[in-house]
Amino acid sequence: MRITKLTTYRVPPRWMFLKIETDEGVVGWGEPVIEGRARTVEAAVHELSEYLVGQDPSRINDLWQVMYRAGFYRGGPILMSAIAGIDQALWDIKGKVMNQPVYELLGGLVRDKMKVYSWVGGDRPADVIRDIKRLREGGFDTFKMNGTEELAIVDSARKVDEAVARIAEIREAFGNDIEFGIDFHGRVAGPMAKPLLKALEPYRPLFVEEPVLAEQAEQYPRLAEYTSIPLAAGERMFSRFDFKRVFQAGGISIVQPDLSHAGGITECFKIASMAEAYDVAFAPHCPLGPVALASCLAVDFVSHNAVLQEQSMGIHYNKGAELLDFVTNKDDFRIENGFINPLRKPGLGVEIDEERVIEASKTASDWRNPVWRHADGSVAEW
Ligand SMILES: O=C(O)C(=O)C[C@@H](O)[C@H](O)CO
Ligand SMILES: [Mg+2]
Repeated sequence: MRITKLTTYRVPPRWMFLKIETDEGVVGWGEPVIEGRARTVEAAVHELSEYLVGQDPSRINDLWQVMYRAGFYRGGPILMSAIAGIDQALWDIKGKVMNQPVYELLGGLVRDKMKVYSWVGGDRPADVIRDIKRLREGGFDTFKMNGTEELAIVDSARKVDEAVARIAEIREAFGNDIEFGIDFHGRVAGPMAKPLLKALEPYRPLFVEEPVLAEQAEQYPRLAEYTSIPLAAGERMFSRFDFKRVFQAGGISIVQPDLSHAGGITECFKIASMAEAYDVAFAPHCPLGPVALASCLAVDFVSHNAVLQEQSMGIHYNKGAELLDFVTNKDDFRIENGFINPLRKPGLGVEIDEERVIEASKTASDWRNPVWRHADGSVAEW
């Protein structure tokens, strides 16, 4: 079998689908994207396709190593997202050729169902009580929300109190009947992380995500010594080589690589295994589309330390399309009592509605995250 063509489709809300075709008619789908830089990743995918067309798609490991090493420069969000989507599609092809779901090719199920969580509130955390009440009716009991709005490197006690009051209100309303992660989303700098974490401790969040920016990862061990709240990070780390420093230094209890940013299934399966060796939980980041989610689940279902899976149904970013709009086997993604079952169809288990993808790609706008500014006019972390 040989790869014959790679086609990319940028679609709403901010996703990109990749279709890899072969000379035997087997097709694989991937989801290479960096939110807000879809066209840049698209260019990287098509540069890589110059090598890939004509290659044997079954040699995923060799193709991955060539894509990662043979361009001299390596790593980072753009290249690793391009590799990720191509890798996903290659695993999809392999599963379809062998008539097996990807998790079977990776050694089979370690669990019967996977716990998922849902976002509440929005860019500016608001209405979280209303959202939690609505989602609990749908069986969810685990949630994630942004912890703050804009926050200066050193900010006021009032801003800390506002962030804490929102969390106190949740515990007041729901007690321990629900669990929630708080995403600092890179908005919190080192000087504010400690006061915020200490003030949030009494409410025992499940985790605090990106307590400081990934480029400040050397702070993780110190912050972990300072707080009882489990710290999570990973959406802005892109390979084993980024994660190994975090494992060695310690401090992170939950790693959250994104299957569409961190080299795909081949790489994230290895990251999950490294995490297990360091007694670190695995909870893939996934605010994206169905192929990204299916790729996460393929690794979740074969990783003992997989604990939670993010999924984007109803997320505040999904304007113009929802998680399953481009999928024909929607029932396979059913969430019952906060759990999702393995996707049992061959490959990634996602059946893409290609006509709908092609149609949507004709009018897809270029999503960009907002540029936030502090009161003094300086750029604020979004
Ligand atoms: O889902 C998360 O945990 C996020 O932090 C969302 C963020 O990754 C946006 O997708 C960036 O555009
Ligand atoms: Mg996040």
